[in-house]
Amino acid sequence: MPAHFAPSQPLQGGPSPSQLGPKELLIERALTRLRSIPNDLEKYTFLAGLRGRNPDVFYGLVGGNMKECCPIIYTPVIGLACQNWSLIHPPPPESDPTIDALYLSYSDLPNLPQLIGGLKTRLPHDQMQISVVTDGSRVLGLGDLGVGGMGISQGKLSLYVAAGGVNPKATLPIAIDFGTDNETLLADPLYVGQRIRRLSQEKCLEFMEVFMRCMHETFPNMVIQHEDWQTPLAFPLLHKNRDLYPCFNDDIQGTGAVVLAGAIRAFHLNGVALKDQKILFFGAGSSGVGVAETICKYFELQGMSEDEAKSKFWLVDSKGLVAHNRGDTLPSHKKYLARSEPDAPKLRTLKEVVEHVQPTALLGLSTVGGTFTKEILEAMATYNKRPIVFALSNPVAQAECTFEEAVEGTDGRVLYASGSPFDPVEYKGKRYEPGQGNNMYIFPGLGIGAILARVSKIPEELVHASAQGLADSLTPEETARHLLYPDIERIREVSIKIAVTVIQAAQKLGVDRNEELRGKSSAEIEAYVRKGMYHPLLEAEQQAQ
Ligand SMILES: NC(=O)C1=CN([C@@H]2O[C@H](COP(=O)(O)OP(=O)(O)OC[C@H]3O[C@@H](n4cnc5c(N)ncnc54)[C@H](OP(=O)(O)O)[C@@H]3O)[C@@H](O)[C@H]2O)C=CC1
Ligand SMILES: CC(=O)C(=O)O
Ligand SMILES: [Mg+2]
Repeated sequence: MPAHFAPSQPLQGGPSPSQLGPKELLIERALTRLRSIPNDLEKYTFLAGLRGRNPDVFYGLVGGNMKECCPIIYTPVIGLACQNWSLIHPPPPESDPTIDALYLSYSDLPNLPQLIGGLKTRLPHDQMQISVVTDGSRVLGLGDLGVGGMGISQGKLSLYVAAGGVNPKATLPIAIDFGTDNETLLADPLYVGQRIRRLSQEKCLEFMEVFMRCMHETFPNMVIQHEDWQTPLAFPLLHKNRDLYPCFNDDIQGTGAVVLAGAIRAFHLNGVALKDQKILFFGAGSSGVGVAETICKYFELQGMSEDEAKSKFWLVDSKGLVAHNRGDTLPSHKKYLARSEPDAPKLRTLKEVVEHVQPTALLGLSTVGGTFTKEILEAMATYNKRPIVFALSNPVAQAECTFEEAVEGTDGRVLYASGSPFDPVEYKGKRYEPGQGNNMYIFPGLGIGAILARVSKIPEELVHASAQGLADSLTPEETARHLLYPDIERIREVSIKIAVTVIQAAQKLGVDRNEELRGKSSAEIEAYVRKGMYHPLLEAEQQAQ
């Protein structure tokens, strides 16, 4: 554990109060208080309040206790917070100069240049480094939560600070209110967003074009992360902006990278040659397609032809196996990996596709909990010595299967990861540990690397570099335990490793703008990253940023 973080033990049995500095003492008090709160949502509101009142204490607490705090400030409890947003976290008054949360709506379009330009003087830090922007149209696997999506923007930024060492004052969470199609919110007089139906795709993209331009003009070095946009907007936003600005889509690219890193480990552990892997995706939305295309590209980088790489993938959506001969018009994001054989079978259910393909890996990004049934898990165990099963939908109730179900259904042979955390499982006298395949392992490192390299854009190679950095970050001890991902308590160290890999990839591609870092060795870049990070237990004047 890095020395600057708080002890993760409660005060009882830990250092005595006289041994603790003033911040450490506040952290221990907050931790003790947190543990006394019986209800998850109340724990969330306590931590959110602490973040607002005393960021150093909040980040000291979270950074020293990731395993305990992440499930509260992030998935799964953040989902509950987003669902209850109007009650727990109304927007700050217009006059609030600190802007812990920026809400915009379509009616702001004519004034966006002044509104965003004016942020430079209103925000507490004139060098804003990162913003997470959502329209709340697909929050985790919970659907359209309107401006409740603000919880996700704030949650991701909290991890940028705790795991990636970004200065909290340099982060800006944004929720854009384009209306909502959530009937419960539309009927709720207490809903804090506009009770109107979602605007057309054209209007949203029109707004976003001006928004992205104004953000970049105001904060030219800022990295912008698009988060939890529904698939029909997520892909156009990525394609329109990725060559213009330092931005990325976390659900498409961050998830692509984290799952690729876990898959590289799993392909090694299942002992099947890459050319013999057969990967079945249950869910062909922004994240399913984002992950499938990232792994496909990796296969090409490993020497396969494009056609050979594509032949290793099968996608299933709500209509069944995605194939060009299916008879419906496929949306553009599904076309690249749709099965192209003229006689591709018309299979409707996941079970039929599993039996037909006999995959080595089954990955769920469907939003539908419990869909990897006992029968499907047993089938995976029949086809494979070490079946790969990733139940990646969030939060917990949306996971395609639990870790326990996966262990039991495969008689303990599964290589498993989930999007939200599960506890280890005891089965037939043996202890099994799950992996957490969540983009939280990627975006803090990718983001701080992109910020410190001052990239002009984030090409796909940087996303692949972040996956490689993550795959290489396991300790020999974690590797020996057959883990797919490193211990979450080490996430700062992992993010540093990813940041170095990303900076070097940016330099190789010539998209870096930080001349100070050019020609530096890996060790020198790593020292620069460490120095550039925010440390909650240092005093303000000791911080490099
Ligand atoms: N672990 C992680 O780090 C991440 C996890 N996720 C999770 O991935 C999930 C999906 O996100 P996203 O891709 O944006 O969502 P989308 O809604 O865009 O995609 C969902 C996909 O699942 C399909 N689907 C839905 N219901 C069924 C069903 N009953 N049977 C078969 N297929 C079905 C949809 O089919 P159709 O296309 O026909 O509508 C669609 O292809 C979410 O739960 C999210 O939390 C996302 C990002 C990161
Ligand atoms: C983790 C994440 O980004 C999602 O579930 O949408
Ligand atoms: Mg997301």
